[in-house]
Amino acid sequence: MPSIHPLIDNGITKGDPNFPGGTLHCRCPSDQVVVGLKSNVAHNHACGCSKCWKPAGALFSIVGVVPRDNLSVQANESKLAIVDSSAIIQRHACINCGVHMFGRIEKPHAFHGLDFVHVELSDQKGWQEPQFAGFVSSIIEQGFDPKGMDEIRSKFKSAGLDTFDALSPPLMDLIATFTAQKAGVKFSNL
Ligand SMILES: N[C@@H](CCC(=O)N[C@@H](CSCO)C(=O)NCC(=O)O)C(=O)O
Ligand SMILES: [Zn+2]
Ligand SMILES: [Zn+2]
Repeated sequence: MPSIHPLIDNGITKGDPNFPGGTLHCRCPSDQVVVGLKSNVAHNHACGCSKCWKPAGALFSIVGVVPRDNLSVQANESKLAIVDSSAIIQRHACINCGVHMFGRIEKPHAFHGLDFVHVELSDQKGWQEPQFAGFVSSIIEQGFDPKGMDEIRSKFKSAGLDTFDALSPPLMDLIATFTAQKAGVKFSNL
C-alpha cells in the first residue's frame, strides 16, 4: 500500500486546541529558512493536488492555513522563491531543498488573508490534526492508478477523515459565498 502521508499512515495524533503556534524550518542541512507562526493552523487537511508540497514517497500533502498577519519569515528569507507565479496560491519555496515554506494569495479570492503552511516542518507538537482529505481524485492526474482509489478512500475513512474531490463543505461554502457576493447576488432562504 503506498504512503498517504506519514502523519496519516500510522494513525492521526490529535492536536492541542490551545496550541499557540511555533516555527517551521526548511530541510536544508544548514542556513535553514525559518518561518514563525503566531497561531495554530485551521482547516488542516490532506491535499491530493499537484501543486501542494508533499514529502518524498507520499501521495498527499498536509496543508493548513493561518492568518497572514500571524506569519513572519525569521531567517534566510533570501533563499525563498515563488514556485509558480501564475497560480492562485503563491508558494514560497526554499531554492535549495525545495520545501514550500508558505503559500500566499495576493489576488481577490475567498481565502485572501490566509497563508497555506505545512506543520510537519515544525519540531513542536500540538498543531491541529488533519480534518479531512481534499482533491483526492487529483492524485490520478499525477499517475496514480484509478483502480486503487477505493483503497485510498477507505484508508482515509479508517483514519476518521472524510474525503472530497475539492475542499470540505465549509470551505466550498466560503468560495461560493465570495463568488455570489462578487456578482452582487442577494441571499434569501427560499
Ligand atoms: N486537479 C488540480 C487541482 C488543483 C487545485 O485546485 N488545488 C486547490 C487546493 S490547494 C490546497 O488546498 C487550489 O486551491 N489550488 C490553487 C493553487 O494551487 O494555486 C491539480 O491537482 O493541480
Ligand atoms: Zn531549504
Ligand atoms: Zn493542494
